[in-house]
Amino acid sequence: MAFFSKLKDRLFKSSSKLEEGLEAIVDEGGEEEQVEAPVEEVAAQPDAAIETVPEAKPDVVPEQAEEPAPTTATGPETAPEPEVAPAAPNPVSNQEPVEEAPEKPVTKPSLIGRMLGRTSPVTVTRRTVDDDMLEDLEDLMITSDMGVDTAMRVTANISASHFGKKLSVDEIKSVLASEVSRIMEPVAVPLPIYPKRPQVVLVVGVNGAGKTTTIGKLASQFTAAGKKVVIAAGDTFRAAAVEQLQIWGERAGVPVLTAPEGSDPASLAFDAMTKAEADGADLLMIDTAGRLQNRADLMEELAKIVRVIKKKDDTAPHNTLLVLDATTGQNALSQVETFQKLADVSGLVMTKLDGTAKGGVLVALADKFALPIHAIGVGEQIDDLAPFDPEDFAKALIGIRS
Ligand SMILES: Nc1nc2c(ncn2[C@@H]2O[C@H](COP(=O)(O)OP(=O)(O)OP(=O)(O)O)[C@@H](O)[C@H]2O)c(=O)[nH]1
Repeated sequence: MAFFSKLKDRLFKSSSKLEEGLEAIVDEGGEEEQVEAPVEEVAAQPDAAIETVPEAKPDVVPEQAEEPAPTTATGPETAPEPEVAPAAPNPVSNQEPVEEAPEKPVTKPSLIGRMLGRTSPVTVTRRTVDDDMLEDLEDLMITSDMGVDTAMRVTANISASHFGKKLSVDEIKSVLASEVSRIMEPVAVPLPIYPKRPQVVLVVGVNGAGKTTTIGKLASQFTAAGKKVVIAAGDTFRAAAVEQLQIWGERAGVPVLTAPEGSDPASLAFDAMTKAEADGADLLMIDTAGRLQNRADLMEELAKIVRVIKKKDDTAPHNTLLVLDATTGQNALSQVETFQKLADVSGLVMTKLDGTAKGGVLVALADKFALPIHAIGVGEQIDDLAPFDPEDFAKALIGIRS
């Protein structure tokens, strides 16, 4: 299954919520129309002109994601220019094992049918884009966690381009998807890789957001891409967090530096820098605590880690990744605000987009903060992290099947 199908599969909660809402909106004030559709759409009817052919099996070659272009846009000002070529991580490989396609027969019109342009009338419900309809659409976007400002802006755009026109559910979906895609396009930026070694990636976020899992997934994918990685288990206050990181380190085949419970994370970060330098590591990923209950302490802790790292390399940390949990919905917005005050956040990773009806929050985040979204998590497995693709995301969110 290609990653896009997997994403669509897993974002089903968001898309089904939006789909149901759109169907209700169109049904409410829409009118049925008869349109001529190609005859294949009425395949259920036995027809001598329709032949049954087996569906094509997927390619035997596993799908490979296009390597995202590296960008300088997100690099810290003091950081060296990112490498131009193989740099970019494909921190996130899209290789998927090929699955057997079911032998499902599909129908297509015969040559004669096609030559004759054979069509059949089908009923489509369309609703006129008017103020009521736009209001319903705006409400639906708000309840889908896209945020009030974003919903208003998208509605205004749809009004400007489609007011007075009649649209079916599929047509609205396509308009919405291109609006969402347009908002997301500028923030779809892969994690930049710098020639500086070690590149220090500080990972921040509240407890349970998925920091450890994301570090493990990134470490594994960077290692697979030939990069040498070291991990520092900077949440020294939670033994369980350290253990979990060690498990991920083992899975990824990457050393994990730990320190005794309750010890100073900054001192661990310093030791980790020393080891990463000595090992000639390309990347050092530092996990941090996420206790927001005591914001002042956390702020001091993060500031101290940064101070100490800078003693070794004054351009570090080169990336400060904020990991957000999609299931928290609108709360993700306040987490960004908080962490921007605590640390110099350079980019986002959104986890747990699988199985949540709150995937729309990513649109609100992009619209409000314009922070780069480097990757998204759609599961707990090592390969369930993908580069952020705005078009695929928009289609998956809105429930466009192709
Ligand atoms: N479904 C799903 N679960 C995820 C994803 N990312 C992380 N998780 C799960 O979320 C839970 C918390 O993840 P952690 O990586 O431990 O989160 P953390 O931010 O390191 O949390 P602390 O260790 O408490 O600081 C774990 O059960 C993970 O398996 C994802 O993309 N999808």
